Amino acid sequence: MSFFKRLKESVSRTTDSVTQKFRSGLSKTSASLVGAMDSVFSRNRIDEELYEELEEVLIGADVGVNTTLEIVEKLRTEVKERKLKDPGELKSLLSEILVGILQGDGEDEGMNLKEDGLSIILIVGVNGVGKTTTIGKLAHHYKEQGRKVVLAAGDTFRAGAIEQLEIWGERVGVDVIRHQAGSDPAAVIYDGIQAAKARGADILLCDTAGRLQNKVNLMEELKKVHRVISREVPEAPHETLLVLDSTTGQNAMQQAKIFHEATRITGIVLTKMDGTAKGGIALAIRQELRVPVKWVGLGEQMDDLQPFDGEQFVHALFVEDIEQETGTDPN
Ligand SMILES: Nc1nc2c(ncn2[C@@H]2O[C@H](COP(=O)(O)OP(=O)(O)OP(=O)(O)O)[C@@H](O)[C@H]2O)c(=O)[nH]1
Repeated sequence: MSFFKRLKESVSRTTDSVTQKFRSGLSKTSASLVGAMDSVFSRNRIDEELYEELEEVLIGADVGVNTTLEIVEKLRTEVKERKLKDPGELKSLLSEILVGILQGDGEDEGMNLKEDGLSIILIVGVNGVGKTTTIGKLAHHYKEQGRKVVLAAGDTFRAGAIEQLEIWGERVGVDVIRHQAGSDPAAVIYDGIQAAKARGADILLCDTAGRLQNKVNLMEELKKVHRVISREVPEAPHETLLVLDSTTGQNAMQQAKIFHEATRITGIVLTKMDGTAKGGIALAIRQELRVPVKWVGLGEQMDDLQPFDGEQFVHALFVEDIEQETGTDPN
């Protein structure tokens, strides 16, 4: 059975609305990537020029140079082993390789939250990447699941950030613990933990400031917040999610490296995937940082945050070809 067929069957086991969200959210990347790949895979034979053209397409989609070279190397090896001759067969093989990269070893993919008792999620990232919106969306997601959620406004550097979080709190219908602008973020987080415990919350989402201009301060602040959290709740934070704006491409990679040095990141949230044709950044992040992408932002609305799924992602990119090969109606 071809990989496309298996992928189609696997994706069809999830709900249509999720598949639809991935498809429409990733339509810009899909349109540009698939168009460019069609020219690669409609070449007459599998040769050096084909591989070079494919490298250009992948790098152009922000897959990153190292990850692109690894992908193309894997493709070469598989082509030899499977003795493929027809360039038309490469798309299914390529999608198989991409799913393999996105799934990694598969061990750390989901959110590591407790069944009972308070789970703490620390959210880090620079200003403007969609941090506050992501916290609002996550709060909505978990509230929909029937969990009690509290937010802690730990980005005390800007008054605007606190107010924005309060607006999201009202919109979603969850409590927000805040102090005045300029106060100690660790003190806000401490109060957030006490409030979450007193109110019997399941999940505390902690916002933090993200000023990269001063790396030493950033590290110190994050370390202090971390200390307070793990002192108050053993094994916490259960997740430290780094929010990255996918439209900023390799800049996002740089940010990821700096935050990774400052604190242990357990997952990535890639926002604004709907606004970019360069969604290949998800592959670069997974491969080069060895940190799983756990969520993707596919729009501005409350329910436009989806748990990341490598198969859904690749399916959304190649859906037209999958339908053609498996011979069924996309809907
Ligand atoms: N299209 C789209 N827009 C998004 C997404 N996530 C966030 N945004 C928008 O990005 C802008 C910035 O988001 P914020 O949540 O304010 O960013 P922030 O990182 O909290 O920034 P500060 O509050 O300034 O620190 C807002 O206009 C959001 O609506 C997404 O997944 N898709």
